[in-house]
Amino acid sequence: MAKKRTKSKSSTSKKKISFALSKQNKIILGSLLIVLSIALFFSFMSYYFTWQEDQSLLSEFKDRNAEASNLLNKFGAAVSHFFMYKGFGLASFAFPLLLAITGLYLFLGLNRKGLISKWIWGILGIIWVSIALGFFAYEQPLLGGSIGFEMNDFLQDYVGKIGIFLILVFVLMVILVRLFNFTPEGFANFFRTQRNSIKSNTKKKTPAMATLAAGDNSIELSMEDTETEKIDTYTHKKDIPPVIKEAGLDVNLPEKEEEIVDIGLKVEKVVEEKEEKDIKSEKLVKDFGEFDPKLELSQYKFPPLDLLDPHGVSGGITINQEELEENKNKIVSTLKNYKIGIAQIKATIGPTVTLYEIVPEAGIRISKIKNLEDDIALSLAALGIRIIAPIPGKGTIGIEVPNKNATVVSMRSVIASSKFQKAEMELPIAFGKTISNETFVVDLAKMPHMLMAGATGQGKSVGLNAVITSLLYKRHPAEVKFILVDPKKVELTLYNKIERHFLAKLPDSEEAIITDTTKVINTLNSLCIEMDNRYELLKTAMVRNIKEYNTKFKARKLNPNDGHKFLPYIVLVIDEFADLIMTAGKEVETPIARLAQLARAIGIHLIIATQRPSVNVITGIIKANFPARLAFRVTSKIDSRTILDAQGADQLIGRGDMLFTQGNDVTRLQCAFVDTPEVAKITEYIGSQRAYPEAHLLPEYVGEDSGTGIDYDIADRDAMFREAAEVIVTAQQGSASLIQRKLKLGYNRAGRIIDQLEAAGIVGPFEGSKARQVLVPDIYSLEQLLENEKK
Ligand SMILES: Nc1ncnc2c1ncn2[C@@H]1O[C@H](COP(=O)(O)OP(=O)(O)OP(=O)(O)O)[C@@H](O)[C@H]1O
Repeated sequence: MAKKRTKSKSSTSKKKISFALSKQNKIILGSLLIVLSIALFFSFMSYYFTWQEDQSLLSEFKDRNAEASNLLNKFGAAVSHFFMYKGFGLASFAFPLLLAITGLYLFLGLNRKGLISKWIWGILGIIWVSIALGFFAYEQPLLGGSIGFEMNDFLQDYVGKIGIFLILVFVLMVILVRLFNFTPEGFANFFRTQRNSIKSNTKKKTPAMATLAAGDNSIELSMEDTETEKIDTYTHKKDIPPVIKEAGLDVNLPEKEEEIVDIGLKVEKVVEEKEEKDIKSEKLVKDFGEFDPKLELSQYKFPPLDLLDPHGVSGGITINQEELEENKNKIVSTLKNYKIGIAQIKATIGPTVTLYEIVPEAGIRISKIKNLEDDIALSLAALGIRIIAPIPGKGTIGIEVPNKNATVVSMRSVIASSKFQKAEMELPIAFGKTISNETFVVDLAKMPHMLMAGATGQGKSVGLNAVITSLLYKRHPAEVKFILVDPKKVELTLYNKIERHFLAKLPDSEEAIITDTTKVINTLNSLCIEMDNRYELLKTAMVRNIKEYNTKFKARKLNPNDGHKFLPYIVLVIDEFADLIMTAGKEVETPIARLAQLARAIGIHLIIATQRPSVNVITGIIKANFPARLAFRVTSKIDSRTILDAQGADQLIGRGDMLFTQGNDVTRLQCAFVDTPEVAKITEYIGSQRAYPEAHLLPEYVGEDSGTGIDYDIADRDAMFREAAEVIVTAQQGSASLIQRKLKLGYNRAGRIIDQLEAAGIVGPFEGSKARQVLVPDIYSLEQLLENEKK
């Protein structure tokens, strides 16, 4: 049957093809139209200069001796007369344009989808222009042509001059709105951005270098400015991994070749099949264009920059010369007190901290300076001093001193930076700025997972918002989906508005933002299923990662009937991970570790944030799989070591001051600041646009906790079963946490006992966040029930 069906399908498609033009014919017809359009254009142009001379000739068209002045002679004169005089006047120039476009489409074999609408809009435009010219240039009938003139006359008889004017304005509005997506806000925004760009161009840049004299020793202190390309400073060197541009090679070739070797004799057949497939997909691409995942929401507009607040920062950072001089003198004199001479000192000013780079005199031991950290901090009377001795890759020692007046790094400034705008990354994240005031952009897809820690109030939530905002500004809803876990229930709720654009959820859940531990476990397990499914798809597509897979899918080389589909990136964000580990332990840890180990190739990325970076929260297995770590200020050196494997996070100054590492280097950054109202505006903007019918659905996962139908053998019951049953019946409250508390059991064991109680008919089924119903009214009934069971 199936075969028959495919046969008949292919025969109909063949029939269809026979009606279509062959490639050669398309090229011929395309060239003809292009030549014709050029001929028309020149005829029309020259008509305006020669129409008077040629007018008498029109009746003598057949006379071979008569010669017209039009550049295309009699043909030009006649055709132009028809179009320009009898037709639409000046608007007729649109005809050669439309013909040329059609010719190009045919010539280049482009997808002809948009062509009809171009013609419809073109003809509407022609009619509008000719009537408008007939109306405004009544005295010059040649401009509007006979049709414009007559139609204008006709309309005037019925609706008068004002009526025509209003009709023209209305049709113009229709054209602007439908064709150019004109909106009053867009119009206002356009002018606002124009004004801003003019303003920013006129702003002067701060001087790049300054040299300070320092008393007798005349120590040179040079200051790097915002604009200088400071590449070699220890961690601020341009250490963002370069984007490896994929060469335009067919990535599948090596695999295909391997396959050919494996199957020996079938080589030729496979090659033939492959060619056939390639030809098919090429044909599909030619007919329908590449698959466009954004098509469903093709009208989607990315949030504009105006939604972000500049936070009062007009441009670069302000340099306080006095402060610099003072700090430098203090550093020099403190070191002098300990008999450490300095050969050179240099300062690099960042938004919140200034880095003083010292070159000590020959023969000074570096560890000596390192040990003076507290003394220098004391002499500068400042928090957050960090000494980097030596700066990796440089022969200097760095002392980071916080600025008295920190500059806020607005999200707006980092999003607007050309580094972010031009970033050719899969999932670009603009974290903020480095010490040398350079925008810091990294690719989440390359990280591939990130751990974030910081004591309360140090900027973690702002950091998470900065990550999500970066992606919202750069990616279409078809390309990335978020799974948000927010046990605190307040931090991420704003993103509810973009549920149907950007969020993913379990099929049966109402809320897309997960606040409940059980749901987190189910979601993580469902993500593991998604991961396995995706690996299966990658395997059948014979590609190594999601990027190759999607490229192949877009090139129509993968058949959706075989289960292939465009795969969006999935970013799982967990705020307050400590809370989850405390309540669910291994049940959360195991799937997270699995995802972290395996999910990089298939586009699932995890971002985990925690207030308490202690070893029982960030366990070895989790740490090993999260190479990218981000630390805001933490309370102790131990916490800093746990998160970064280095100290320093305890010496940060808070308010978005952070250390980022992706392996060896630790970079000090100032996190971009995005406030809640800004996030609200962005989500509102996205949320008000047309969305998918529902959130992206994850595969279904039936959690163990749903419990129904689990038949526990009496002999397999937990040793604490009876006690637990008594606790539940006495309290008349069927919750696992009650058993946990009263009997001092772990979450998992309590959960298992609840399942056993359900199987025994003592409590009712799982009811989400509510406690289960207790089906036994008192202890006496319970004893009877258990006795009966034994019989
Ligand atoms: N990058 C930043 N620039 C300037 N100020 C910041 C920055 N990040 C945070 N702040 C300030 O610190 C405050 C607290 O930040 P945030 O809410 O992100 O802390 P948190 O670590 O998430 O705290 P909690 O864990 O209690 O939720 C913010 O309201 C803001 O005033």
